[in-house]
Amino acid sequence: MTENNPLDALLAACHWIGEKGWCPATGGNMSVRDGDSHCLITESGKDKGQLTADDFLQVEIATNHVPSGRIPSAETGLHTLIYGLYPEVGAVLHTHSVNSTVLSRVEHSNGLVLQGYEMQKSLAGQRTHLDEVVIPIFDNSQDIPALAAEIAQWAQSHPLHYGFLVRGHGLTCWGKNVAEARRHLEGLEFLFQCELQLRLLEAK
Ligand SMILES: CSC[C@@H](O)[C@@H](O)C(=O)COP(=O)(O)O
Ligand SMILES: [Zn+2]
Repeated sequence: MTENNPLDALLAACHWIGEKGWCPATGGNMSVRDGDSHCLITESGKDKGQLTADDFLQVEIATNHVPSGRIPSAETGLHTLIYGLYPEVGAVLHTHSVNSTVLSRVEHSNGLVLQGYEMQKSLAGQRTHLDEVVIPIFDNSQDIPALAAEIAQWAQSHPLHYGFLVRGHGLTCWGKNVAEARRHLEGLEFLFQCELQLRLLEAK
């Protein structure tokens, strides 16, 4: 599906994310593809619930070059990684919800397994609650080029779907357009909340 104005759709998504409380205190960053070789990404340090079109900067996907010279998101390299790996991706959303932050620390392995939830079907291609959806977890790093290289290496043998977690940091998710990225974000956040509550109730 083509969105008439992807940036307008992304702005609406950012305001919705702000209302949800998933990007507190300027956390998070969002982007939309801008043709084959560029994306538009949030300027660093902005309140992601209060963005306007002027807060998005064009970045070259292959080089992370910013023609305007302004400072893009500190995590630009994770967005351009996803656009570079998957040409079908149209939008990337990175959020800092409490549930994604906590769950990525409680789960000590390198993957969060979601299984048994009807809402797994909010994720593109998922047809049954019986399948396992594995959301990879990468350890946090302040070195984004190194983290992007680690994720790229992982993706060579484990193609990424929907999103990944960075431990103690948050979720990065995506879709073929803003609407799908938004559905994946909402679906994953619902699943994270269920999983966290389940673990709390089942803990001895
Ligand atoms: C509020 S600190 C969070 C940042 O360190 C970072 O993780 C983040 O998501 C926002 O950085 P930004 O450079 O504004 O895109
Ligand atoms: Zn972040």
